[in-house]
Amino acid sequence: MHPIKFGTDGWRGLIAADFTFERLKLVAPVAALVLKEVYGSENGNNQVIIGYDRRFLADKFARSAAEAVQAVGFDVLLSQSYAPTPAFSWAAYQKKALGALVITASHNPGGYLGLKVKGAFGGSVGGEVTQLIEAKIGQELGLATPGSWQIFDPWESYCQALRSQVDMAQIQQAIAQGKLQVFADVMHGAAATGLARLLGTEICEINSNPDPLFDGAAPEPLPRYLSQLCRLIRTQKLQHPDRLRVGLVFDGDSDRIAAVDGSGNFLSSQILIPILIEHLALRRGMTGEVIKTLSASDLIPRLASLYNLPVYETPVGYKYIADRMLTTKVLIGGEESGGIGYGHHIPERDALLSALYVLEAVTQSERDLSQLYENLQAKVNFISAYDRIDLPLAGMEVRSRLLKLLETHPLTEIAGESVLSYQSIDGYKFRLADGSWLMIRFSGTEPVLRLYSEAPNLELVQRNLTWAEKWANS
Ligand SMILES: O=P(O)(O)OC[C@H]1O[C@H](O)[C@H](O)[C@@H](O)[C@@H]1O
Repeated sequence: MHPIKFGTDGWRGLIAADFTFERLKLVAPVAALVLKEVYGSENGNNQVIIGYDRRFLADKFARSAAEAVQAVGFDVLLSQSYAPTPAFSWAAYQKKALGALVITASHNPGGYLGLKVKGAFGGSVGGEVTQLIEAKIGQELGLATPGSWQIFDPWESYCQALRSQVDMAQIQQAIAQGKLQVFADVMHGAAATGLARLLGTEICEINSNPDPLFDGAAPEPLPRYLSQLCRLIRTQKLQHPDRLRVGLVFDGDSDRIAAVDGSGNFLSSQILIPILIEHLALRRGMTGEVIKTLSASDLIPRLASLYNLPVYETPVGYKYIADRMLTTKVLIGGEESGGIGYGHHIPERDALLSALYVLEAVTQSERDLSQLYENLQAKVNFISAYDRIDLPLAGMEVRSRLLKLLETHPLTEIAGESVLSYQSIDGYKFRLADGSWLMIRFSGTEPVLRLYSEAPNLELVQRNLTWAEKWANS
């Protein structure tokens, strides 16, 4: 059994081995007590939100966590159904609760479950808070009078909040008039029914049924899992070539997003973030800082500069973006792995809100997503091709060996190109003479080495990645 440790976002474990009812009953009340210690507020609110996704036994785990939290004196607000993680972050913020405990393993494979801890401000708590939780696990909790118990609907207020940010009527009209076809792959996860609830109309949603095994894959918005959606959109293109089509993809707990264009091509958040920046700045006239993680596209600062928006760069991890949102006026913050959030909402990634903005951008511009992307690349005179590979690690010693190598023998040449400069705030990001970059970084959530590259064309991206793969295996 692995020790209870919080990673990049929450504590995750294999169901029945690491993530058990007994262990959750130990962790949940401690998390609630720490939330009170950190956010226990002036208003004396003693409420803790308990939510869950659609994983195996997630509802039962949530009930069990709720009972343990109530027993140590908290007023429990237990969700009546699964919902996106950001809906629970929203509930914590909107109800002025101490925070939310969400039973979810996000995009991990079906064998996993986990616990994400959200603070009163409506986002993931920082490392200092999860360290406090870890340190207190197993300590005597003392006696308390059990708090109250209420069941709540997490969808209603969340959907209302999202609708208020977007021109819903325009999107609804485009759908009703048959100009826009909306497709969603919810990957059997917590976004299921989300777009229909928001739009008040049926859309073409696939993989809506709960499947704790996720078709033997993982609910992660990566091209290898999305061939069904891409095929479906291609077929529809043949039948209705004149319509606008958008495919939206949500991870297991609906905090990450990706998309598919009207011709069935996958679009990662490296493409969506620039499209969203342009939409918010140009069509909505909004301002504020643009936050990107180190691995996010170079197109982002170029576009930000076109619209006079300041840019701030962080290590990988949405927590860094959320931290910044708490102190600065932020327009948008986005990560390469699909997490995108907005300063005018809560400091949390929210895939459904991003989906609505994507639909709004397509409806208002009457352009396909890929056309929007091509236009904005032309505007800033920068062509971006991007890819990432994840190499499984044979063991932790490989990690130490490669890290040592990078430290002691800084790379001066990559795939025959000289290295102009490098950043090492999170892994190593090398800028090469031909304008491309390669980033070598160990994941903080899984035992893999991530290799990222962006260049003016895919051949150069592949050249950099192949070189890095060989280097890592040498
Ligand atoms: O690359 P990793 O360290 O595995 O992190 C990948 C992702 O993990 C979690 O989902 C975090 O919340 C994200 O912010 C992060 O981007």
